[in-house]
Amino acid sequence: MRLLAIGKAPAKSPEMELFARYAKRIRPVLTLTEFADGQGSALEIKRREGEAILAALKTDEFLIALDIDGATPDSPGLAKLLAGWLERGRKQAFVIGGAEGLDAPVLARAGAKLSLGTLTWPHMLVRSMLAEQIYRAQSILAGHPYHRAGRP
Ligand SMILES: C[S@@+](CC[C@H](N)C(=O)[O-])C[C@H]1O[C@@H](n2cnc3c(N)ncnc32)[C@H](O)[C@@H]1O
Repeated sequence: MRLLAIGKAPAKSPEMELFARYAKRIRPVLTLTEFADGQGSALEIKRREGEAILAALKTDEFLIALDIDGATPDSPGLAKLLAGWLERGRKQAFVIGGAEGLDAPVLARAGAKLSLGTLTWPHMLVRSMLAEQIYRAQSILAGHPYHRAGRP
């Protein structure tokens, strides 16, 4: 399972340390492939970043785009989605855009779009939020008590 993400974060940054905390708990481990921020106008940035993402994708990878307009499952719902994607037997690749968002061809290539709500989050934070939710989903599927379904 891997994560394709726009932007290069220093390994020792708080964002990367938080991402690593959750990514290493995921099985198989969630690996990160970073892409440099695109240059030029907003349209050029999106196009260049999109081309780099599409060039890095393998044909057998099932792409899940992090997109504000995507599906908004709760955590048990995400667990079911993950289980369903796994059953298809294809390797999963998640993608997070940069400041300008994901280009249309990347969204068109995606087999699923996942939203973390209607708020716009900084892309460096979305990495950790996604990794935590994948770990939470795997804990739910494994019956591990990490996820507490009860509410006060
Ligand atoms: C700063 S946001 C880009 C905002 C851009 N104007 C747009 O509309 O997509 C950077 C990336 O973080 C991810 N992202 C930010 N907020 C999100 C959310 N609520 N749900 C899912 N992904 C989100 C998306 O992959 C997005 O491309």
